[in-house]
Amino acid sequence: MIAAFSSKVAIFSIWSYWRAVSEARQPGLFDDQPDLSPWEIEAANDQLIAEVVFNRPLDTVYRYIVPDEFRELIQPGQRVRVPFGRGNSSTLGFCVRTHVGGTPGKRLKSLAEICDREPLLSQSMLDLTEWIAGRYLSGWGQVLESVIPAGVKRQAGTREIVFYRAADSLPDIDTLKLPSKQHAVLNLLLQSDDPMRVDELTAAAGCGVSPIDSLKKKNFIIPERRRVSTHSIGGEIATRQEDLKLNSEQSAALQEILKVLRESRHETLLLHGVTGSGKTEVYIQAIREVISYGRQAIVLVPEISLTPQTIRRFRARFDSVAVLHSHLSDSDRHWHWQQIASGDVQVVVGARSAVFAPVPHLGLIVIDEEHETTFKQQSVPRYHAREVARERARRDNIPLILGTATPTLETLKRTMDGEDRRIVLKERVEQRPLPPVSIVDIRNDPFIQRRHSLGRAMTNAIQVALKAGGQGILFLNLRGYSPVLWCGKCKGVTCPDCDVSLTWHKDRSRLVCHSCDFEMESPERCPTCHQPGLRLIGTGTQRLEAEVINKFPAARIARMDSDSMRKPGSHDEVLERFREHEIDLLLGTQMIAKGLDFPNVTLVGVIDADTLLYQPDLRAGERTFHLISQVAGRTGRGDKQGRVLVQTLNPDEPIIQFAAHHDFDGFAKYELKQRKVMQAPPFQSMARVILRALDERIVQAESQRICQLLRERIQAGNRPIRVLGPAPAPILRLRKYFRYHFQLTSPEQQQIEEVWREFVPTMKLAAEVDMVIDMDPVDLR
Ligand SMILES: Nc1ncnc2c1ncn2[C@@H]1O[C@H](COP(=O)(O)OP(=O)(O)OP(=O)(O)O)[C@@H](O)[C@H]1O
Ligand SMILES: [Zn+2]
Repeated sequence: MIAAFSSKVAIFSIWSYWRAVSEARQPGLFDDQPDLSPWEIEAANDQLIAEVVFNRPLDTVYRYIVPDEFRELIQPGQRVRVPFGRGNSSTLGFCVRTHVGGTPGKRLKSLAEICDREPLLSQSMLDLTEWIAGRYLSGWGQVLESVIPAGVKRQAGTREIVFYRAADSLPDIDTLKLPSKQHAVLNLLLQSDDPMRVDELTAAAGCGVSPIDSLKKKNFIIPERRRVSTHSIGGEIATRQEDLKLNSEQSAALQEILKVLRESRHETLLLHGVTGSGKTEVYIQAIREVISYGRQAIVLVPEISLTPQTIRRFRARFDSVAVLHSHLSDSDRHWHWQQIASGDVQVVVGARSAVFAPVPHLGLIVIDEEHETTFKQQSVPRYHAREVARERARRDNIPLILGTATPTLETLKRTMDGEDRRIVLKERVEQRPLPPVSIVDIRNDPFIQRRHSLGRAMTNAIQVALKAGGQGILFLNLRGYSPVLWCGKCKGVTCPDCDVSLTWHKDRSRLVCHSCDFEMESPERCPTCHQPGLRLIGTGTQRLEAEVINKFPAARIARMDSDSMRKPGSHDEVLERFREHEIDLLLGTQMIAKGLDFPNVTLVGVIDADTLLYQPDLRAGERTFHLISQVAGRTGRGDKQGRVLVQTLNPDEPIIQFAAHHDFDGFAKYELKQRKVMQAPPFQSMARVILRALDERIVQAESQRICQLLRERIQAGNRPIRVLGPAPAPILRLRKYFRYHFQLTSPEQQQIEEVWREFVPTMKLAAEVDMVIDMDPVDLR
């Protein structure tokens, strides 16, 4: 039995903490001061300078003089307030470095305040954020702003409390002739090693607050304001489990990892194990070793896998596990951050941003389901947690483990080039076979022709599975009832703000745009041509649910997609009911495709293998392969044999064939060949630049101009970079903005980085246009 955390109260002293304001603000400090006397030069040489970055897309590090009263307080990693720009407006920034010696002749402005008593992150994390800013072409300050949780900056979940201590050098207490209650209070404080709170004092002395007040007035006791945590998580109690006995493949993999660990060096190890091969058990036992060294481990998982099941799996094995997921309140997040930084946490399990967890002695990083695209952040800074983890592990001389049944081609290629090492688990645990996968050609299926979603073979297979007491998972990657409302004349009804067709949500009787928040009631007539006779085309999970209920009235059915799982905890609740076999058929989107480990699932049905395949995206084939392999992997995980049916209109499509034969290597060879011809990742580095404006002509002209200038610069510098585009983005209009994009590819990522840095300050972007650059983009829409 273990509590995840001790309920220790974190105490932070408050004095001199918040806003130490300098009186010495000096206006007009950028004025030229040409003739300097020797003493001015000497004074400049003595100055302490703080280097400050701001939450802006700028590279520049600004320098400020640190006034004498802050000399002892300033530390890199603290936030500071400084006058910025022409108007000297008071601006929050991060101090990233300090050094002694100003530049004689260039008068600098002075720092106005230090906002944090302690640095918000360690020197090594500060260095890592600098690396991220470089690698992902964003401002250092932007990275810092994003990496440090809001709750940590605000010290959420803490409050100020007054503590008392006895004054120094008091005469003997008995000579003071105090009233008995005051005597009791003072005596308590003299006996106590630590200052005490008012409530503690009154309880212990059996008095009210007035004796405390009187003692304070006489200066016999001294108040001290301190910041204390208001947190009180007991931590979930998990039943302790012993580590499993590894099979031979697992042990061999573990030994490889331990070897790197014991040699205290960095290596990235791809743990490429088929679904159900027991990768998690290998991580757990590697972490066990790390903990025995007094070090900590970080385990990154996709957000969707942060279910109580996963968490319990770790809590059952380790004494103190911190879980960082996106639903944490600011104060919980702050509290966890403190616990982690204090070294009290052995294992941090979390989604993407947990890669920044401030563990003091990191021993290992694991990324589970390495192929998941959610490890890439889709807003500035657009980092990929895998690359950040690799860099962090490299700097700390520790291994990084990437676990997956379907590695990304980027990761695979690194192992082929000898940069990373691949460790393969070919077999499922207990020699369970991988399930047989049947590709079902639905082109002439009589049910499909009658607009059903379940073809004849699928319907039969469900019947058979249910009859034998098995459970089924039906996967369809489209939520809503129907993705298209069709007008014979104008085609699909689209969102007024986006070039996206509206999806009919029957449960709410609304048409919804899946790209923005737009919703409307379903029109009787086409909004464009006003003709009646609109038709619903295509199937989403709601329509599939209706059909399943209709065809299998006796079965217990649950639908799992982001619409049905809005309530916090509902996802876990449904999974728990499925585990308990209170649900026979679970249908849903990718939410059900991944990571689930339910032994009684004997049938997996992929309702439509084609939806993803024909997306205008370089990785459409790869994603289709991943999804089919992952969802197929959910069956045959217990004693019962499982089977998988994949409905498709393209039964000969190689990607689908490879997935059906569990042939990752065949898939990889086929796909890599095409990528090579396309000069695409993983053979080349890619950056995508997106420009947007409300006026299409402006954004079009501006992207042409920018591309032209950039091409000229690339040519002048003789750099091996290709520029593809500009072109309208696949979704031209999104949230009212017209979007154009272009891509830069190069065999050397560094080249793109360098040219972009040179280019941006020179390009003079039109004010109406926004621009972002996405290094290693995973979303090309
Ligand atoms: N050595 C072992 N002996 C018996 N059972 C094991 C062993 N190792 C793992 N298992 C069990 O096998 C099941 C599958 O393991 P796990 O979920 O770790 O596989 P995985 O490789 O991560 O699968 P996936 O990639 O499909 O998520 C789990 O229920 C786990 O407890
Ligand atoms: Zn929209």
